[in-house]
Amino acid sequence: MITSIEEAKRKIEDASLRANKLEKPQFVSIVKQIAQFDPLSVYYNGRHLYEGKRFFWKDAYEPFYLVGFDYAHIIEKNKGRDRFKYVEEEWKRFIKGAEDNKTPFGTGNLLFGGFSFHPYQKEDNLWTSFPVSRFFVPKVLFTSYNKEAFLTFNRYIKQGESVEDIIKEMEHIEETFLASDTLPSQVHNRDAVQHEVAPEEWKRAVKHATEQIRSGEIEKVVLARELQVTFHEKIWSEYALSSLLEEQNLSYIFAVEQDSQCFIGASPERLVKSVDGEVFSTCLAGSIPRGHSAEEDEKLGEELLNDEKNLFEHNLVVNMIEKAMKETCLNVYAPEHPTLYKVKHIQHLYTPIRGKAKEGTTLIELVEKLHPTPALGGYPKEESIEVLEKLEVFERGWYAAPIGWLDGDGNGEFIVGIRSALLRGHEASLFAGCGIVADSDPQSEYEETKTKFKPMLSALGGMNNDK
Ligand SMILES: C=C(O[C@@H]1C=C(C(=O)O)C=C[C@H]1O)C(=O)O
Repeated sequence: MITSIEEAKRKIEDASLRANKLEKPQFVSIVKQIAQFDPLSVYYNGRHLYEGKRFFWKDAYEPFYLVGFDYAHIIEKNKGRDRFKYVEEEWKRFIKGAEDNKTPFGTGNLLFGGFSFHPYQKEDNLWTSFPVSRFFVPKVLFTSYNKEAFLTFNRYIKQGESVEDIIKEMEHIEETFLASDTLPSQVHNRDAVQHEVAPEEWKRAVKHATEQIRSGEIEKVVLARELQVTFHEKIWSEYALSSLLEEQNLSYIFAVEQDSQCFIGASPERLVKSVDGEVFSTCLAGSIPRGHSAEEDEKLGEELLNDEKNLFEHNLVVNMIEKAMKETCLNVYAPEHPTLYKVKHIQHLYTPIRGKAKEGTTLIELVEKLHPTPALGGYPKEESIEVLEKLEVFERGWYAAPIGWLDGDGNGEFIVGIRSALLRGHEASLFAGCGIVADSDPQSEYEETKTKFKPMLSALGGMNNDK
């Protein structure tokens, strides 16, 4: 970490000398502590310079925020089942070449990005800007963790580059991105037009799935659907983020811009986190709406905790995650019974699982092993995904897929991209799914997806008069 501008200059000068000597750009990461900032304002203030190249991340459990801009280094793959290994290897290679300096948690050369749900992407699809795996080291990164804040500049220093110009650029970014912490008032996007994509076909697919489950082919499959919403004005992700931060305080809030598209959401579901070898995963499956009163809410919660169908769905997830963790971790611990995880519109059965990574187990390996859990795909894995692919009529893209970050020491976290939407100009595609088991009823599953659309619909201002 640098403590003065002179130190930053020295670092860049050194890198510049090395670049000249080796005739190859040299990567530097400059981290400085800054005063506390409002993460959303920084995201907004960076719009004029970096629109289409921003990301936002807020942890669900801790006051930890990442706001990143532009790309200092990109690791991307357009197809293939080996995408996890590819990202892992490319990241290792990058880290080897980057200087080894300890920086505070969540700063420095950190990799952010995501995978798509399926290992391939149909060509002419919705997700034109989101390939099967895309990760990057942001050029500019603001980190806020507990009461401390940091600014990182990551970049390759080329031969003959002007150190003065680089310093000036850094000073300009720091000044303008932190200049103001007020967001202009929100444009009210009230008259949204909603279009449910093939709802009757989806209900038929649910019925079909229950028949396949009863015939013994699979035990569970998660079927999702799309809701398209068109607004009069362009949808600005900062306003949606602002509502999500206010309304979904127990969820991970994320936004990833890619050119003119933005994938955004408020996911309550951690896939896996690893810090100093301590591994944490979450089983979140089995759902019921929130009550209108405290009493009704509690009653619904009790009903969920004792509901056989939901407990069965939930336990398939617990068993799969526990098994995968036991193969990769020591001291795996899962509580015997789920508790409730309540977010604004819905409550879920929740079982956290933790363990200690075995020597050599990496975060990306854990992601590969866990994705998709039966909370997002089904059980057994391969067979249920085959069913899902036949029955779903939309392209999942990054929906329900791993999104997150990792650092050079192997620390980081991935969540699953649910309660999410893909924004493109005036239009948003929202996604929601639910676990189907033998006795699932198509109409009630349909109602459940409606509830799961609400976090994003409300954040976009498209709820109209729906409550
Ligand atoms: C698939 C989604 O949610 C998942 C399915 C759940 C269920 O079937 O009960 C609950 C939480 C999530 O694991 C979604 O929100 O789109």
